[in-house]
This record gives sequence, C-alpha cells and structure tokens, in this order.
Amino acid sequence: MENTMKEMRDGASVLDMDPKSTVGGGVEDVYGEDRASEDQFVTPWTFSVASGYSLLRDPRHNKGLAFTERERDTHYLRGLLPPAVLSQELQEKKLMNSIRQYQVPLQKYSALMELEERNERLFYKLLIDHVEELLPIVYTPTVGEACQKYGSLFKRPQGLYISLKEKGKILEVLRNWPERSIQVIVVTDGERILGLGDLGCQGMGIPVGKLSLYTALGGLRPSACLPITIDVGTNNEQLLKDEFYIGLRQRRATGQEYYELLHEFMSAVKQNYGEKVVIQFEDFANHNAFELLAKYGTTHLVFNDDIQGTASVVLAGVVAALKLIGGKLADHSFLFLGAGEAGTGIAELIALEMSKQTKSPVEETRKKIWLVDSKGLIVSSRKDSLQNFKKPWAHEHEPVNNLLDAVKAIKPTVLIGSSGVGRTFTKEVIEAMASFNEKPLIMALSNPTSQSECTAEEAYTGTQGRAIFASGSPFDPFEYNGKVFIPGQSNNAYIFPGFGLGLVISGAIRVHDDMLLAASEALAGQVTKENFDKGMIYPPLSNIRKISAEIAANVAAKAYELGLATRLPRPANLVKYAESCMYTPVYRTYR
Ligand SMILES: NC(=O)C1=CN([C@@H]2O[C@H](COP(=O)(O)OP(=O)(O)OC[C@H]3O[C@@H](n4cnc5c(N)ncnc54)[C@H](OP(=O)(O)O)[C@@H]3O)[C@@H](O)[C@H]2O)C=CC1
Ligand SMILES: CC(=O)C(=O)O
Ligand SMILES: [Mg+2]
Repeated sequence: MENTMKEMRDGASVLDMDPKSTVGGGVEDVYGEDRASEDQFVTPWTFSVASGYSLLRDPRHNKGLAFTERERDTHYLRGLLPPAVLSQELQEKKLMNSIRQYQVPLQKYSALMELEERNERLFYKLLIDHVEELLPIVYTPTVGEACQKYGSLFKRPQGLYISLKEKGKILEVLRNWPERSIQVIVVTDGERILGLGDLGCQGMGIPVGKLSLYTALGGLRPSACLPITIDVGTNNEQLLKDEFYIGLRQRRATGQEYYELLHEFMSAVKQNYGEKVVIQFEDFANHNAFELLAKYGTTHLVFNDDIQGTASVVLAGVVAALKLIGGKLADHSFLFLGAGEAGTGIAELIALEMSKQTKSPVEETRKKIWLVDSKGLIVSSRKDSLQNFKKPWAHEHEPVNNLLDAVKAIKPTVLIGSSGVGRTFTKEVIEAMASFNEKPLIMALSNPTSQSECTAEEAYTGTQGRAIFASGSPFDPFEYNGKVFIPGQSNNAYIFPGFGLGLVISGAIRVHDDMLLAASEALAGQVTKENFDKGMIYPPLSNIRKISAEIAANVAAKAYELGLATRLPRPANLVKYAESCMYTPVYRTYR
C-alpha cells in the first residue's frame, strides 16, 4: 500500500497500477480500503478533478455564480447554484460595493480574507483593479491591527507554522504544505512586526499580506507563494496572558536554540525546494536580522525586505526627489531618526550609490550620512558600545542627545524617520528643517500610521508647503494654501514584488547589492513630470504591475550581467518577458 500511495503521488495513473490492487469481481480497490480489516488503518486519499460541491469549496478553482451553463452541466454543479450567471466584472462590482459599506477597516480586512478563502481569482481581481483603495487594508496600516488581533480573527491557517515543537521535523512540515512548486517564501519570527513590536506567532498576517502583494503587484502565482511563521515564543506579556493567543506560550528562545531551529529551517527549505526559491526575511528583530542575512546570503537566495527592500525604495525616492530639490546625490546630507534595519540599510545603499557616482570610497560617502538612535546622535565616542551594524556611522562629532539638536547641528537636507516611534518629527524639528532648506525632503517611514514620525499635514504646514514628503503608510492628499499635495508612499511594497519576479524569471541564485541599485533605478525612472508637479516622488501605485515589470527586468538584467542567472538563454526583451510571466486573475474556462 505504501508503494501504491507513493506511485499515486508521483503521478502514476490508476490504470498503470499493479493488477494485484483489484479485488474479486473486477472492482478496483486502489486505496486498499475494502481489503483492510476494521482494525487496520486506511488512507483518506483523494485523487480527483474537483467537481460539484467540492469545486465550489476549492478557492483556487471556484468561480461562484460565474460558472457558465456548460460548466454547470459538465462539472456537476446543477442545482448547487442559483440560476443566475454573473460575469466576473459584476461579481467584482458587487464585492466592492459590499466592502465599501464597512466603516471599520478590520471588517474590510476580514471580508477580503474570507473572499481569498472562497474565490482566490476574484480576490486578486479586486486587489489588482483597486490597488490604491485596498492596499491599506491587506497591507499597512490595517494588517498591523489584524496581527494584533490575529488570535481572535484566526479561522483557518493561511501559511505554515513552524514552532520549537517541530524541531527535528521541519522537512516533514514543509512537505505537509499542499503545493510543491514554491518560488517565494516570506518568513517572519514575529519579533518586530511593523512598528508594533513583538507579536509572536500572530505576525503571520505579515507574510500572508506580503505574499498577496507578490501576486497582485508582482504577478507571482499564488500557488508558488508560501507564508511561514517561525514560532520560538514571544516576550509580549499581553499575548502570553491572552487566552486566544495562537502561538507557543513561552518566552522567546534565543542563542543556540534559536539559531539551530533557523538553520534546520534554512537547510530544509533548500532540500525541499532547491537553490532557486526566494526566501524573504520579514520583520525579524535587528539582533537576528543582520546576522541571518550575512550567514545565509552566501548559501541561499535570501533577501531581507526591511534592510534591503526598504533601502531600494528610499534610494529611488531620494533620486527622484533630486528633480525637485536640485543637486546631485552627493550634494545632500542625510539625517536618520532610527539606526536599525531600515535606517542603516537605507544609509548603506545611499552611500554605495554616492560612491559609484562620485568614484570615491564608500568610507568617504558614509560621512554625508548621520543617524540618531534612542541614545542620541551616533558619534565616534560611542563606538565601543555600538552594535556592529551601527559602527560605520560613528563619525567624529561631539555627543548630541536628541533629534532637534542633531537637526540643528547637522543641518541635513534630507530627514528620514525609521524609528518605529510616532510623532517624533515634532513641530520644532520640521520647522528647523524648513529654516535652512528651501525644499526639505522629509520621509516618515515608520509603520503603521500610528507610528509615522509625522503626518502629511504636519510636514506641509510646518514647512509652509515647501516640504517634499513621503511616508511608509499612506496619507490622504492634503490641501495647503489652495494647492493639493499628494504624499508619496515610501514603502518597500514598490520594490519586493518586482524584485522577486526579477530573481525568479532569471533563475538567480544569489542576491547582490547591485540588483538593489538596479531595482531602485527602475523605480525612480517611472516618476513622470505630471507626478512631480503634484509633489510626488513615486509613481502612482495604480501602475504598479507595469512598474514591477520594469523593476523585474532591471534586476534580471543585472543578474545576467553578474553571472548569477541560471535561466538561459537570456530573453532579449526582459520587460516583455517579465510581463508575459505575470499571473492574471481572470477566470479560466473549464473543459
Ligand atoms: N516604509 C517602509 O517600507 C518600511 C518601514 N519600516 C518601519 O521602520 C520602523 C523601524 O524598523 P526597523 O529599522 O526594522 O526597526 P529596528 O528596531 O531595527 O530599529 C529601530 C531604531 O529606532 C531607534 N529608536 C527607537 N526609539 C527611538 C526614539 N524614541 N528615538 C530615537 N531613536 C529611536 C532604535 O534605537 P536603538 O538602536 O537605540 O534601540 C533603533 O535604532 C518600523 O516602524 C517599521 O515599520 C521598516 C521597513 C520598511
Ligand atoms: C513595510 C515593512 O516592511 C515594515 O514596516 O516592516
Ligand atoms: Mg517589514
């Protein structure tokens, strides 16, 4: 029986099977269910084309009332549906009407998640066609609230949970996932979810949300995407006491225990899916994130979205903004509030790009960039007590304790918030930026909206409408002195879907910093004069699929150039090729 099951899984057809698997009377007993005595185990095996009732309950194939008359006949659906036949467009209109009736964003989130579980193509059609309206629901800010309440919201698993209980069995756990051809994994350990801190196992909302963007914005097939949460416990006391908490009820494992589990995971992923699966690390705390990236960057196709994706999107915004604020990149000086993954990741990529442009060593270009952490400006006298990733930023300067004094001392042209702490760009800080810059560039990157360093309104009013402003979570357009300003969304969502697509279509085996620069360049190139005129430094998200194709093509081109691509021959037109590889959510016709 064991062998029979294996052959079935490996694709052998029932007709190819050993004739011994039939019982008297010519009745096939391929699963051994009839032969087994009552005390023997049988396998609940199904091997069928989804039809009838099960077809309606299969989100990947369900079309609801859009099943045609012919499909209703051939797929045993007669009577299981009311008589009306609706087009996908009409279903979309109906769903949008009902989602718009909810006042509470979390209700919209639940409605969308239920739709995804019911009818995956319709879910993606909605998301693709209404990206600007629905992104704030499936992504920041609402996804943050969903993670905080994930225990109460949880109905069905949307990804794989790998906890300390699965130590020694991670390969088996991966094999429990129903899909075999995985191209992208987004994995979190839940320790730094947006700017909301340690949400433990409830961080699952983030890989789920990121991967829905991989499909909607980047065109990766949903079946090729795998959300994973690694649960090593949580230090969030509130969750540990919450009766609905879905994770391990213990404090976080650290040190060797943590790294052994992560190593088993990384090895199992490579063994199960091969070398070319993209592993995106998401929302790990910085004490693990940098180390994991350095450790696995040479053996796996890994990408840390918070360090690298964020760097790429912010560099693109800064480069585009030069058209508005003038000068070259190296003419500007940068001050960050927050010197963690996002802050130092962005700083390093800006320094690298400056170094390439000016042909000066990166050690020199770093001197244009200053960072403030929770203890004040990072300066050389603090060097011995700094974490490694901060050390390159410890420049010669006297100690400065707070942001306002640092702004006054450094006089940056660009101010970037990556602290995870809301309202830290105070009125005084914004006014100081406006006092010595004609057009200060202010980026408040922290998510969700509650953690944004300032609002769009605060940035525009505090600078009398002179600021160029972008934020990690979206803000509505703001009218000041009769002019409407459209704040840009400086979020790695612009980058990672196209970046991942570029890796996949080129068969890249490693990520290289030059690919991040390539992605950034492609994004900056998509901002039009019309966008600039409205104060925007990013193109509208409504064009995101086109933008993702451009990013994918630039990233793939770089992978070929660096000899890191394995898919040969190289397609001549990479943009067209990227577009042709993209998943579309229109219904398929069933034979
Ligand atoms: N827009 C986007 O695309 C992205 C946005 N983010 C957002 O950026 C934020 C930070 O993420 P990440 O870099 O990963 O987090 P980290 O924890 O790695 O870094 C946070 C940094 O902020 C500093 N900090 C915290 N509180 C203060 C304070 N009151 N004053 C000054 N500095 C402070 C910390 O200081 P210390 O080192 O001393 O503890 C640390 O250097 C999050 O809100 C996240 O949502 C992240 C990725 C992408
Ligand atoms: C956007 C993102 O990745 C973050 O806030 O962590
Ligand atoms: Mg993140």
